[in-house]
Amino acid sequence: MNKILNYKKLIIFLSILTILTVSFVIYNMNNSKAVKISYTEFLNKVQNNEVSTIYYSEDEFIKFITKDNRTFLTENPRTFDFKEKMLLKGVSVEENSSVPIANTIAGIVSFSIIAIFIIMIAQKKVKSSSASLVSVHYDSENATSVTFQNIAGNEEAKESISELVDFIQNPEKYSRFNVRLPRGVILYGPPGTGKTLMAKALASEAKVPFFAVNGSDFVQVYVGVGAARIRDLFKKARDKGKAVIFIDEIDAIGKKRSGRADGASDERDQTLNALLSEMSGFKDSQGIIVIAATNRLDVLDEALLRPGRFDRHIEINLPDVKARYEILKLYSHKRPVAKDVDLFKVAQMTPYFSGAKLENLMNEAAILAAKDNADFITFEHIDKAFNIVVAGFEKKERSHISELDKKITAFHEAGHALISKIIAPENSVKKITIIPSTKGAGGYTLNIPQDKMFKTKKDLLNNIKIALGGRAAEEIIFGKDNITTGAYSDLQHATNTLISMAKEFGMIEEIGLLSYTLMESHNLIESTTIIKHCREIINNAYSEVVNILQNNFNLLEKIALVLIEKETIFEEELEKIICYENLK
Ligand SMILES: Nc1ncnc2c1ncn2[C@@H]1O[C@H](COP(=O)(O)OP(=O)(O)OP(=O)(O)O)[C@@H](O)[C@H]1O
Ligand SMILES: [Zn+2]
Repeated sequence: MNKILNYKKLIIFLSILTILTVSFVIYNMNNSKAVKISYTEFLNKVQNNEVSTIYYSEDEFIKFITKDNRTFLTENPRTFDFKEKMLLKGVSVEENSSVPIANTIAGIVSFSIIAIFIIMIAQKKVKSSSASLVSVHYDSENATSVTFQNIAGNEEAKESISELVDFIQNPEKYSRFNVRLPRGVILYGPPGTGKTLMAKALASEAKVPFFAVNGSDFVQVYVGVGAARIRDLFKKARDKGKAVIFIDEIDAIGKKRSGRADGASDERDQTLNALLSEMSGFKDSQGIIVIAATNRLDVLDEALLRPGRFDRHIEINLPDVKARYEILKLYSHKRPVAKDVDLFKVAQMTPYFSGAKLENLMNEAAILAAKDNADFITFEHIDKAFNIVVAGFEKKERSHISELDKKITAFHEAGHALISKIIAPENSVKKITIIPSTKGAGGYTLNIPQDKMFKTKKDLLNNIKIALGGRAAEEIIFGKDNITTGAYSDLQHATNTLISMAKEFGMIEEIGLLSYTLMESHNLIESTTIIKHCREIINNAYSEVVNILQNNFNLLEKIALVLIEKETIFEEELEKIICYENLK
């Protein structure tokens, strides 16, 4: 490498300098051996023919050597004919030798030496720091004891990740069928929900080394260092054969590119490119899986999400009450918890707690019990710990969501679900939850339409109505003045569907069969008509939805109440609730 070459050059240069310095010192020592004599004594010696050579210079003293090889110094008379006189006396005169040159050399040498030392020290520093810069520190664990059993809740995510165990262990099995194996998985979701835990569990169940790094480790002041670190990391992983590489906070390097050409984004681009090329570089049969974690999927550069890179995106969400119960059980397992502690009650007390917070809660409770010298952790300890943990939370934490917000979300989601069940019973409502998602929604209803190639006009209108169900429920329960911003994305979705119906699908009679998207490209559009008819349709749909919900008020309320209690309802339970009450 260049650096090594430079280092060699430096050593050669230094050796030359040392030689020069040594000669200079010897010379100076010679000089210092010279005996000073007066000018008259000097003239006597010249007179007596004892002087052989004079080293003439402009210095204060001139040096001369006698025939018996002794060196003397004497005052410089600085007369213009000095040289001529000496020559006439048969003394040889060497001009401008020694002293001034020696001085110059001394200057250069000492300056160079100081400079070289500074360079050397700097070089050493750069060398040692660049070695540590390029080599990334990672937590390498030979996949300790964490298994999928240590992770509660997030069943779908667990299932999806555990599939990868076989990919890692038996890649040949898949490559025989020419399967393109997943190389990268992005786990996204709120902090403390067990993303790191999932990656660790994958490594340990697949029995391969685990390399954990943080995205911010790659963001460096020096351009190119981040990229070099990425290559170093992958090299280390490849050296181990199979491996799981875990990159936490991938957004530090994988954020959408800003398009600005500043230094910082340059560096990030280089790092990102290095990561992408390393990922496309390894073979399917290699058995290396890269898992990245982020709190937000939407900020990541599309290049990262493309097939062959991080093409599996798995949401890891906050645990619902059942998962919280499981997590609490997990962290009570090795602790003496009093028999009468109802962990399910604790789970109900802790909506919007992440796994990490629940773990913290049990830990605090254990500390309190230990301080009390108690035999067991009691409910009182847990309750006290709860206050400690909650009081420590910042306002922006979701754990602080008020009962009112929870109620609004419950009715909103119940509205979506109920409309879906009533007007589109062929759809399946897989899950309703009021646990806020990372995408900013207060909760969501997972409504899966029938799988078919074409959608009818009725299907699309139904989708619009289902989207309006949330807002309609809010209005019915809390009044026109208390509707919330929670319907933001629902309205976007409904509007989008309507625009497509009008402009592309020719599904709105008054607007006709023209493709308005095409017309637009020819500057041939008159949008007021489209807006007028779209508004009419959405207003009518909304009235219809409000009507349906009012007619099924009991059912709406029932679903919302169950949601407030359980936070997440799955399909079967929803069916049960609907069966009990009669649809109108
Ligand atoms: N589902 C869970 N089951 C059991 N323990 C959990 C769970 N989720 C979180 N924990 C606990 O919380 C701790 C922190 O979780 P982890 O570091 O995996 O979260 P993360 O999602 O990676 O967080 P971050 O986004 O802050 O990196 C874990 O070590 C574990 O003790
Ligand atoms: Zn909604």
